[in-house]
Amino acid sequence: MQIKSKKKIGICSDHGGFELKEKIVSFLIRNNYDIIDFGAFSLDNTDDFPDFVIPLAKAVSNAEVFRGIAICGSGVGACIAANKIPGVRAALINDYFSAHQGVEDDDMNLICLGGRITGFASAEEYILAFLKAEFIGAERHLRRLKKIQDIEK
Ligand SMILES: O=P(O)(O)OC[C@H]1O[C@@H](O)[C@H](O)[C@@H]1O
Repeated sequence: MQIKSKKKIGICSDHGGFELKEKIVSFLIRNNYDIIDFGAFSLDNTDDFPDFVIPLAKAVSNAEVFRGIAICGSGVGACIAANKIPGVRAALINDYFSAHQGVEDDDMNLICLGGRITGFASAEEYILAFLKAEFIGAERHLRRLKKIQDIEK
């Protein structure tokens, strides 16, 4: 496994999340994050979120990036696709508490946002909470995580 800087973050969107992604990329760069953008790179209303989410999820899984952010229209499709990749623990985030608690208790490593649901100010809050949170790793957390990892083998 590669050594990963906690500042190295992957991001992607389809057309439903494109506008929000562009704002978030600028926001993260301003906050000294090192961003790998997995597309989309232009607004194309016929593109398909798995084409961007799967490469991002693989980069999270193989530690090319520390954590990932995937944005589609609702965040639902992105979440379904991302969780197909072993080692990815993705969740659709629509509140501040889950943005950090999902990492603290469940070691979430990829968040999904809805570009048609979540405004930029809320997205900023959720993303910073997600990126700054750390897995607590208590015995019960590790026990639950192992039960998930066991079915990925
Ligand atoms: O713009 P259309 O194609 O109608 O809807 C795409 C959105 O529908 C869901 O699958 C995803 O959230 C995606 O962003």
